[in-house]
Amino acid sequence: MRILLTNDDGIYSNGLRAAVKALSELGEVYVVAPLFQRSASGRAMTLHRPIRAKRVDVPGAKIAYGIDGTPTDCVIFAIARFGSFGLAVSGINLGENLSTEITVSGTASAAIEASTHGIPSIAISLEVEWKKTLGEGEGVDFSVSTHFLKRIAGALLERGLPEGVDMLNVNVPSDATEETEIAITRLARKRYSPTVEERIDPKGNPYYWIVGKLVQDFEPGTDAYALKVERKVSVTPINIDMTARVDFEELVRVLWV
Ligand SMILES: Nc1nc2c(ncn2[C@@H]2O[C@H](COP(=O)(O)O)[C@@H](O)[C@H]2O)c(=O)[nH]1
Repeated sequence: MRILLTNDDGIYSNGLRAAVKALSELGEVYVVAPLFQRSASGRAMTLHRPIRAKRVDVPGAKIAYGIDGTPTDCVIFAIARFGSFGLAVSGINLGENLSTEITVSGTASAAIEASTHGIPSIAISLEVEWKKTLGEGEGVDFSVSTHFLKRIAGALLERGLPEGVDMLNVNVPSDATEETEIAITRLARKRYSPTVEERIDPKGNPYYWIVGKLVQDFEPGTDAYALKVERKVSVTPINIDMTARVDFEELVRVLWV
């Protein structure tokens, strides 16, 4: 079975190398991942300049390419270059990816891209302290998240995803053990209230940072509640059909009356 592996922390991330270890016991792992950190790149696609690809040595992978593009570019490149896959995995990400804001996440967006090509997909993220989210995972223990990745990926390869589920968004608590319970959850509405902070540069001109204040109220049944309150492994089934479930007649009345 051929498995596509990408991420958004970059091909040199220890989280990706831990994922290779888990997945190589399940099939042939094809790695196509960004050459550089692409956190919060969402589903950006590089359409207005060429992208470059270079072979990279990733132990345990059948083949590995580093791309000077986004996680979504990597998925497109992999499918164009190697054909389809039995499973696509994005991660193991440094930092959780919760709520409807997974559309900000390069990790989750790569898995969503793969699922639009009909490939069952998993995005997996490990809760780590904020300062560890932008490195290559130095000193981070991926052993438990590797255990859950292998368990969930093995289940999907054996039994497939249920009808109507295109992707699983998995979040592992930083203090999880192999015995930690899995909770099937829905996406929380929000995790951040982003705003802008103004600074002044040495020439006296203003510049701005987008900063996100964390939303701390957690609703039971959501991914944020399972991870942050119950300290469980959160598995959220994602359907990429974003059409709202609404009485269309009602919408017609809203729009035309
Ligand atoms: N909507 C916002 N999301 C934010 C903010 N600050 C951080 N984030 C989260 O970052 C991750 C990036 O995911 P990755 O997989 O690309 O590393 C994502 O989960 C976002 O929720 C913020 O201010 N606003």
